[in-house]
Amino acid sequence: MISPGTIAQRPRVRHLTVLTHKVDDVRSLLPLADPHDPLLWLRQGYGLTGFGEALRLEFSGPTRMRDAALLWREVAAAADVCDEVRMPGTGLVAFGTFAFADSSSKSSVLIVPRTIIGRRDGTSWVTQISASDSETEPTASALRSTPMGDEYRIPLTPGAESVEGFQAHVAEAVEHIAAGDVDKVVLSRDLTGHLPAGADLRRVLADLALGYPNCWTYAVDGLVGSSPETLVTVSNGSVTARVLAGTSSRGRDAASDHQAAVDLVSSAKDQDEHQFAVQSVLESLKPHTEHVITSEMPFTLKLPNLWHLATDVEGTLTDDATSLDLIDAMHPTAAVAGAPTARAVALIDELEPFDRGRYAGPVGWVGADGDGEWAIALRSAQVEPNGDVTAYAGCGIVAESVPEKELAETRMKFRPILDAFA
Ligand SMILES: C=C(O[C@H]1C=CC=C(C(=O)O)[C@@H]1O)C(=O)O
Repeated sequence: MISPGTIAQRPRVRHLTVLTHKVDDVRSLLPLADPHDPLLWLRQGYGLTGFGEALRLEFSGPTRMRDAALLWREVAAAADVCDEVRMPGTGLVAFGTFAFADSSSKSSVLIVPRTIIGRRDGTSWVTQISASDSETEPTASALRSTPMGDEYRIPLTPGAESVEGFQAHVAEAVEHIAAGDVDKVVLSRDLTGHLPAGADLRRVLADLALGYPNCWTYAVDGLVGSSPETLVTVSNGSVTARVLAGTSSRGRDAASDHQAAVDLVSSAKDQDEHQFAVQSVLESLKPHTEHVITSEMPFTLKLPNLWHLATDVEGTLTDDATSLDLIDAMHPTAAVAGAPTARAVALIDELEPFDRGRYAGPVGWVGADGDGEWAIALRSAQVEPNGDVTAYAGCGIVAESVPEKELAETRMKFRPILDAFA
């Protein structure tokens, strides 16, 4: 059992040797991923896949992200990196996934794979990473895809939270908001299922990547999903984020679809819900950035399953914060917790009958210089080594929220995962 507030496993910082070299266009990263324990970060055909573990660092408790940021600096400083490509995602990289709650029993991890294959802007590369006591895999075998395993479909059914329980908790949350305890709280529910032994997780990832090409398709330590929400990217001193909050269904035809988007932009309820999320991101970035600009008005982001209200944020770093420092500063935003943060988190703890695990926590990657790309782990499912699957979806609850509508919204948000698994 990992005790809260500690770095669960603090190895002496291993000296990693890292070699990145260019290869011919790999075209598709997904078939190269590990079928059973994939490491993947993919959007519009570009991204990273990794296999093996040169280093695994686990964290827990309230300081899990700060601890990760500190330890990663040490790991990066001790690494010997030879990188002939020098692009975002080349050289030393760790994939990461962090638990939502300070009290979560689920560990947060940074995994440095033994081999990473990357593709960005038409360039492909292989990175091989070895600790002093391990062998590297030959490049040719890393670039060989294995055939896709058998097809499977599994039912996902309500887990610890029933649909009635969810609606009752939404009604309770609205009462708390009316009483002035909190302005907004994000409540979620869970679905559970079980995968057959030996299931090839690339099938799920392929469905997610094909169905939601503009989202981040990710797989880290059994957490798989397709997130539309960029928590933060850091690249050469530039910081970006995409804040999402406020949702509506897609219309059945072009006219009703357009109307759904217009109604979403003009909905005071959704605009309120959205502004809490934007403000929380701006507040947490303030100490680390300058020249921060946002889209003037929230815009409508069209996904295959729904519309979201979206705001893009861009700024310039003013200190030496890494992407891990920034996720520590930003998590949890009001898009996944609520506002004010501490009271919303306490209410989630009181009303949700489960540990969120890594759902709604940061998922992404960090490089040796601290640059990285992190999404919020939405539209996700955690696959355990024994095949148990738990998926989550939630909604921002504000004063005007209606339980039946919020339930319908969770159904829309479960769609990517349901289509991929069930
Ligand atoms: C909490 C989730 O979505 C968040 C992100 C976008 C829109 C949201 C909303 O409209 O409630 C949520 O804030 C989820 O997908 O589980």
